[in-house]
Amino acid sequence: MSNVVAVTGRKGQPHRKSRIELYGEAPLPTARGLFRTVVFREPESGAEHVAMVMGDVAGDAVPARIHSECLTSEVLGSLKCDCRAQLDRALDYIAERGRGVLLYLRQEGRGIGLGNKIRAYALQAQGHDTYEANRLLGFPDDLRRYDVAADMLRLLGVRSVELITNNPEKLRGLVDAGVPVKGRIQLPSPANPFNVEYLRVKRERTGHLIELDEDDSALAG
Ligand SMILES: Nc1nc2c(ncn2[C@@H]2O[C@H](COP(=O)(O)OP(=O)(O)OP(=O)(O)O)[C@@H](O)[C@H]2O)c(=O)[nH]1
Ligand SMILES: [Zn+2]
Repeated sequence: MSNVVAVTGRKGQPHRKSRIELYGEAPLPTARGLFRTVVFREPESGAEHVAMVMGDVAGDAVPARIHSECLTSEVLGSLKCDCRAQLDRALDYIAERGRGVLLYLRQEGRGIGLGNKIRAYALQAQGHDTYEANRLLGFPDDLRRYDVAADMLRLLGVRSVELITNNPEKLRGLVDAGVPVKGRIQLPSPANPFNVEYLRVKRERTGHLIELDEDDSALAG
């Protein structure tokens, strides 16, 4: 099966032709119920992104999570961030309602890749915060793009979303890429002693709408 669309880049940026291909899909039974998993491929780079779909998402105000890969927390159990908890809670939210889509984008480390994220962690261990560490490595704060996510949503028939996020920049990025956002669904970000600084910096430096319960930082794991 193949379904290819051509799109233009984000508003305000030079015209950029990109292509994303719906490459394969299958039912996927999970602990939360039956999802449809859909794999998209960027033909030029070979990057593969995944959609987890539940119910009928061809329509408006679809609960949607655009999630960026974080191997360290999601697979290896790292406590340095809140990604795993957000992934779990977004899937819970969709499963409880029986309708929604989670896009799992392979934009590890806010787009700098796994090896560079680990180099950034080494700098953080010397006292730099998450954004300073990126800059010391020669990267901007955040390299993620949302045009691919917008293509994936369009190919799934999603016309508008209720976006599950705390990141206002992600919301703007999606709107710029042409997807109407009807509302925002807040995600709790459970704090622990290893991620509380990371959460505080996200809130203070990039305006993430995180309700940080300072008492949580006393809780290990
Ligand atoms: N470069 C870098 N990336 C990180 C770091 N910690 C987590 N990440 C990556 O950050 C991405 C998640 O982004 P966040 O800024 O935590 O959250 P968000 O997705 O923008 O916002 P939400 O939608 O509210 O979850 C994942 O790809 C993680 O791998 C870090 O210290 N440095
Ligand atoms: Zn993470």
